[in-house]
Amino acid sequence: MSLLPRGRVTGGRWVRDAGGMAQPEIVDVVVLGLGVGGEEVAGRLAEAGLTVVGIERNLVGGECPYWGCIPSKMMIRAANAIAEARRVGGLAGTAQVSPDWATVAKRIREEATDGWDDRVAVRRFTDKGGRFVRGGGRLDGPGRVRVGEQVFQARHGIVLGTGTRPSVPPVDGLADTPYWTNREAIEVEELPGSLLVLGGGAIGLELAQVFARFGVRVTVVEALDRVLAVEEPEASEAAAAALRADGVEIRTGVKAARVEHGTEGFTLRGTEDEEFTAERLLVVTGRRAHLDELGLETIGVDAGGRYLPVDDRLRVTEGVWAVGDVTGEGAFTHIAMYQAAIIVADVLDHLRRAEGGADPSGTASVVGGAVGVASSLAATGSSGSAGSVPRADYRALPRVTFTDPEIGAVGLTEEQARERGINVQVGFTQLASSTRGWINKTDEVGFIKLVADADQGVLIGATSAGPAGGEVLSALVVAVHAAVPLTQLRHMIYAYPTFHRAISEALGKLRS
Ligand SMILES: Cc1cc2nc3c(=O)[nH]c(=O)nc-3n(C[C@H](O)[C@H](O)[C@H](O)COP(=O)(O)OP(=O)(O)OC[C@H]3O[C@@H](n4cnc5c(N)ncnc54)[C@H](O)[C@@H]3O)c2cc1C
Ligand SMILES: NC(=O)c1ccc[n+]([C@@H]2O[C@H](COP(=O)([O-])OP(=O)(O)OC[C@H]3O[C@@H](n4cnc5c(N)ncnc54)[C@H](O)[C@@H]3O)[C@@H](O)[C@H]2O)c1
Repeated sequence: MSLLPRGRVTGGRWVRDAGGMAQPEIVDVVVLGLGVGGEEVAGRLAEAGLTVVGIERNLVGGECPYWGCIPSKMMIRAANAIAEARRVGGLAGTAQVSPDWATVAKRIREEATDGWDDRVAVRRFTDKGGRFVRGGGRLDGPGRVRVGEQVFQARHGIVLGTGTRPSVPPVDGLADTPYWTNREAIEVEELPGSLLVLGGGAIGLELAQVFARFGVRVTVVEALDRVLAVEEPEASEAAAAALRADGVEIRTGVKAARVEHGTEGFTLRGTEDEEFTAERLLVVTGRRAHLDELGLETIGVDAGGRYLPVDDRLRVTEGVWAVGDVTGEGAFTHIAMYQAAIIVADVLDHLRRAEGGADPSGTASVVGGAVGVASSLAATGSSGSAGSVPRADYRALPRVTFTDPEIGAVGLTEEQARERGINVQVGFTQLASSTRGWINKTDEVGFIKLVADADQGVLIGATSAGPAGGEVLSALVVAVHAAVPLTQLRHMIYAYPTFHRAISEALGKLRS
């Protein structure tokens, strides 16, 4: 047998003849992109006994463990320890703090990312029975995915979990400069003396506070008239006040016009002739999916949008699902995980129906497991009826910006609720006026803001800012998710003296 591929050279390009066409390998499911969402879907379907090919061009696990949630929260933990030590002054005597970034950089390398090596994550997937392929893949017609020369034909579905990349604004000169994205900021071993942060959203604020607490002179430049503009105005004020207290300069309403880079560092000019200079520039102005690379046209799906539109079972089209950031339903790890659970249930349900209830793998125990996963998910689905696949419901979508104070939020903001014509009531209280806030006696700020639907008598949104704002949020998420009647919330017992007891105070202040 010849080892040479069959074909010929035409016009300088190798062309395979018909007999040499790469034969697609038939598998059950192909998952393209093994970030948080893709890895979860691929692993669980493999555990259920399906033949699953997982394709990843970079690191298995995606942005969250290597350049996102985990290392950034490790940085925040370190920065908060510094801030807490500095608070000893007014509370417990004296403490001297000598911040040292080397400790953080080492922890990120050794404990969080294994030096940006994903061998453990790959094994986590293959140990579940999945087959791992390293490379950039794309759709290649209905049911087909190509990775270089390899082609896979998926019998039961394709899942797209290709995530997002930083969205870099078209500011004159910017593209030619060595600006940082979140990746360089997370990987940094030696801190710069000064840092310009373009974008006052979640990433910008979290990292700005971290670097400021380690002694970097930080300026945040935001185009809108407030930072953290997707949340309540009170949340923006609290975050801005906290960052300013850490020495961060915050400039809002600045439209970046031009960026230059020279031996002295970066100069950013605004359209109103504002000028900002710093050694480094971090661009964190949002994220975008790169749909044009996925071969969507080969399955008749429009690749022109910002995200991949999906239905409430995360289906893009027949036999194709999408999970995580690429769906545009909220760029959070918990959304990717939530969606992954729905997809697993739907793929298994789909497969069971396609095969008329027959055993998909020929192993009764595996089918039992698969059906078990599907039905237990159905049982936990808030809006799915018993026995059906749960449907995605983002009403009670929680988010936490891990600044200090943490800004936790769930559901609608007051403005969003009013725009929807809801008969809105709002209740607000400052944490400082609560017993626990007073005892805490620090420079931290915090509050609880509740947004209620007066006609339905339930909470539809809430913000919890404070030292444990993200944890206090959990009670409010349950209230919004389960539509707990306000009368019941008012007659609950709130432990004394906790931060969450301020929820009871805010409930008492609900007014139209
Ligand atoms: C600095 C930062 C901090 C964050 N902090 C938090 C936080 O505290 N809490 C939170 O909930 N969320 C946080 N996030 C968001 C979180 O990281 C994302 O929501 C999450 O990673 C989304 O997972 P995903 O699977 O959708 O996509 P990703 O994690 O982006 O993974 C997609 C994967 O697909 C791969 N891929 C893309 N195209 C192809 C292709 N053609 N072929 C093969 N592979 C491909 C990519 O290489 C990547 O590994 C943070 C993000 C950042 C940047
Ligand atoms: N704690 C968390 O859960 C967490 C932390 C970090 C990131 N994330 C996720 O990652 C996503 C991306 O984060 P992000 O901070 O990049 O995006 P973002 O959308 O949260 O914020 C981007 C900010 O940049 C501003 N901006 C856009 N163009 C600009 C320009 N030309 N000049 C100045 N400002 C400009 C926007 O107005 C916005 O305030 C978030 O939406 C969030 O879902 C989550």
